Amino acid sequence: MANSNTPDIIYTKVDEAPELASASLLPIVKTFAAAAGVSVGTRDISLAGRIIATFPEGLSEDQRQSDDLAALGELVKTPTANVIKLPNISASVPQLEEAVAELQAKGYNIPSYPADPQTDAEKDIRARFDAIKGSAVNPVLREGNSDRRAAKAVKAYAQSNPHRMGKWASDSKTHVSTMGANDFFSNEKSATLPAAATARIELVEADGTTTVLKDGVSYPAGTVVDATFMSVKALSAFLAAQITEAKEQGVLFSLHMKATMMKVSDPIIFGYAVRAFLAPVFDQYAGELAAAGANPNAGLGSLLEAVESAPKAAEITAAIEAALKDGPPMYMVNSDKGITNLHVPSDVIIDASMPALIRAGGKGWGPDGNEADAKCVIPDSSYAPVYAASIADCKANGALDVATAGTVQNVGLMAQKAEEYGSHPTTFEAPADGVIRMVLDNGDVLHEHTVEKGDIWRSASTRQAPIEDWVQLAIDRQALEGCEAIFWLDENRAHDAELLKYVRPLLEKAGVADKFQIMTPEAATVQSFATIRAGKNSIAITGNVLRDYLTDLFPILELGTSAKMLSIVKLMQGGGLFETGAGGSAPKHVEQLHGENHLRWDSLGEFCALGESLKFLGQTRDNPKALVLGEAVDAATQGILDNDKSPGRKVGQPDNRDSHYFFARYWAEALAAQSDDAELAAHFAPIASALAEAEAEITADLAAPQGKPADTGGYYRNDDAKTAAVMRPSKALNDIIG
Ligand SMILES: NC(=O)C1=CN([C@@H]2O[C@H](COP(=O)(O)OP(=O)(O)OC[C@H]3O[C@@H](n4cnc5c(N)ncnc54)[C@H](OP(=O)(O)O)[C@@H]3O)[C@@H](O)[C@H]2O)C=CC1
Ligand SMILES: O=C(O)CCC(=O)C(=O)O
Ligand SMILES: [Mg+2]
Repeated sequence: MANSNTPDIIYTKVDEAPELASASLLPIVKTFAAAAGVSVGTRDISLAGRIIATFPEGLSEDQRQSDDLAALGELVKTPTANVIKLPNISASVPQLEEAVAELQAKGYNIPSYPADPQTDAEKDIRARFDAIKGSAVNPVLREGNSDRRAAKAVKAYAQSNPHRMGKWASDSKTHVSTMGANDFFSNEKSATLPAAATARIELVEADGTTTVLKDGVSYPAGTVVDATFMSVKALSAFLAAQITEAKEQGVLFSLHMKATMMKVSDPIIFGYAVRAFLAPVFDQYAGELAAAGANPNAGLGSLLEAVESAPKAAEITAAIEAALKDGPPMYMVNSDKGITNLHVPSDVIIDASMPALIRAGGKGWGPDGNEADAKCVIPDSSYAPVYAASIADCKANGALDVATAGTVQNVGLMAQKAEEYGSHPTTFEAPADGVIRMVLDNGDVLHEHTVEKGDIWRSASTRQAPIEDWVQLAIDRQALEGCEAIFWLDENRAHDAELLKYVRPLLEKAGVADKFQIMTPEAATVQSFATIRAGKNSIAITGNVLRDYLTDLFPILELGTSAKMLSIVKLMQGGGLFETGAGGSAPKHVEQLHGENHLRWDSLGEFCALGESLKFLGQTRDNPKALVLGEAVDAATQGILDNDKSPGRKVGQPDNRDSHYFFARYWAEALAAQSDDAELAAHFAPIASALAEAEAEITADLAAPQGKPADTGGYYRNDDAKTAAVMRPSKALNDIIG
């Protein structure tokens, strides 16, 4: 709950590149905000922090920490919430294991992740880890729907300073392959509950044996409840065919999944791809692999590690290498290090990976270190057509012209664990052949599917209030922008048809039905590309997964990166959650900082979020000083763009730290120059001059350490003092900031 100890603004402590950036930016933010009486505090939602909070029993008093995520989860349900949320790790199993190992090495008595829990104690530990895994933070904090777009200044900057785009050849062999049958899309059933209900999910076998998979799932009246499944026989056949076809076509084999956000279903699908690629190895060494604890769902990297300790290690490793050689060339994460697409389930994440490939002209990196065309395997056909249509558009019309293209904004349905965010506890691998059914407490069977053992069954739900809030947000945004607005909904898809039963009457009631179009995702992709190629704008009004996909796809094409996006979550209870950018936590950037002390993370998303957060504070708490601070942030952000002060990509170029120096300086200058608050102007005038006068000294201080390795004392759990030393190397700057 919000109380007197809750800071005015919460700035989240996260992981990887954004957390390193915070070590430099946050002291500036705190100092500037304090001048206006605004307190800025942190709450730890990092992977390491969440692990520590979950396993206090083995820890000493000073090692323990509070469950900040749970506290924030309560705070976002209050009208005073004002949270700046940076991207955090949604952990795959390998990331979770690495984080645990690092904490153990640092003296934290945390249990290891039980891959195959047997005892009750192990099962309890595993259940607690499962709650940390994957998208465990965003669904808790996102108590509102999503409004993501490029701020006008950011879009204008991209148009006048277009980033490099790969060329698209009309005869490019790059293409999307998807199942189209026996998948989540084609098996979906959906219904809207007329009254509140509680459901039981059970498997009924042919002989009547009934296994309850989940009991007591409760829904308020008006909830849209979906159920669907993917046949793993069909999946395996599909994957095997794609591997053969990629080899015949001479293109890279690539698999694009969201194993983090779809944390139960997608690692399983990923595991089937690993099995398919290594089919001869799994045929010959099934027993040995099982005995070694090899888990294909955790990726090829983890499998290779497990095999190392097997009795026939050399023989199996050789067989794996032979299978890899015999297959098509694989799309690589790092060809220098031999890290393939299938090594770690969280390395290639579809929202970022597909747009990057499209931006590059349909090219991926092959094992030989060269760019090549690729087969993009996206097993489920729900949203694969969006990428297929994007690729078709680029083949026909060439790469997007960044200088003239309009923009696609997004209004995404996301609140209260809407749609896929709510599917984590209701996804199962069928334990046997039979019928999986959802039975309501009144005895009605809501949905049922005939499944085979291993089939991946899942249910997602979407509540009425979030749907209504989402439609209203779309109406408000369209009224403000006055541009094309499309609901990306497919009448012929079960879930979308249920949503449309809400959408159409709400639009009619508001008298704005003529301002909106309703199109399948594929048709909407085609139209949106045509719209932006003509220099006009469009608002994509979508469900949760398309929100995720489109807010990387269009920004990465239009702006070069989704890091520059404004990402606002208008919380349903009146508070504000301001996310920074739309991208991830950029592990590659950490590697570069550790290797050569250059951080290319662009904090533009943080600047945009900070401005919004301060202005929101000003408006909701009647705090004119916060409003002045927020408007000055916008001016500083504009200054960063106008003067080209964003970080360079290469060592030796000004980096994230330099951009923060200029941000502080432009912010102070804007505060000194404004006339709404004389006290603030007087306070910041000397700071602005001091920052300007010390430019040569500060930029020299910031440049000096670059080129050498940097030690932050950890990866998942940095040492604060070491990180501060790396990220704040300018005494002159630190003295002014204080
Ligand atoms: N909201 C959230 O909390 C989100 C969290 N994630 C998590 O982040 C992790 C990595 O995700 P992944 O999808 O691989 O994406 P990355 O974070 O690796 O981003 C992909 C690429 O985008 C570019 N990029 C992203 N952000 C910035 C930035 N601020 N400045 C400059 N460039 C940027 C970088 O390109 P280049 O290398 O070319 O510079 C980067 O390598 C995962 O753990 C994932 O779960 C992902 C999405 C959202
Ligand atoms: O919640 C997650 O795991 C990732 C979310 C994400 O990628 C996004 O919101 O764009
Ligand atoms: Mg995303």
